[in-house]
Amino acid sequence: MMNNKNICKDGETLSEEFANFFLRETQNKPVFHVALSGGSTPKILFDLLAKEYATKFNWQTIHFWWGDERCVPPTDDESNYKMTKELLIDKIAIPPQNIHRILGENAPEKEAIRYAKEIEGIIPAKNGLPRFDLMLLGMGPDGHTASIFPNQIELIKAEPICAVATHPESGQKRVTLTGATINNSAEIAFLVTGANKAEKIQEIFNKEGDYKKYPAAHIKATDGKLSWYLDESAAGK
Ligand SMILES: O=C1O[C@H](COP(=O)(O)O)[C@@H](O)[C@H](O)[C@H]1O
Repeated sequence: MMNNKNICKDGETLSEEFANFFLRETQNKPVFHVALSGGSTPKILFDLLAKEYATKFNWQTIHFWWGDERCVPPTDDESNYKMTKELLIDKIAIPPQNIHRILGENAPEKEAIRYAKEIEGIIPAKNGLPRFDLMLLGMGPDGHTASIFPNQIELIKAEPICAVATHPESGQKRVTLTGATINNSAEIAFLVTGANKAEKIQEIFNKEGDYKKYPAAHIKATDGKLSWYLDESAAGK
């Protein structure tokens, strides 16, 4: 299916470009399910959405989900939900029932099952799997995406909707959507910034080196559209 590459000057212009795309996608849709990413990259985007797009979106129709979460309470600084709440959720008129967070405080295995049931109960399926309207992804300097790390590449092909992953260095448990679920989305958008991602980006785009070991290289919209938003530093090689 279609792949798009957008190279933007910096994180600010990249966020603006993506925000406009996100706005267009949500317009005239009675319900829109978006899975958000965590980490550092979406912070500029969330801040921008809260400050300049708060009244442009019809938040009543938008449901926030997460592609992955660290297994920590929602008050922990490591929590992807906490970051989103502080930068975005608390500043826009989105109904509380539209927020579907991964309960990082729960036992990881049980939470992976519970979250999968919540997704299945609400998001319409296609190809036997839930189909998110939009899947927002980041990529770590090691080529991981969501919480699918190079040492657990099998989670790309795993069939259950959610899985438990372990951070390769810290040993922190994570709950993540699997590659099968991510790839079934109608739209997938990678937001990648920073020179420390440039080497992996170059290998993935040119299909060179160890690219097959990087989970991000295995994200392909099976029946939808994949877009990459890169800043000039990430695209530098
Ligand atoms: O751990 C995570 O990392 C990835 C990439 O994060 P970034 O800080 O390099 O932007 C992120 O997409 C994921 O949601 C997060 O939990």
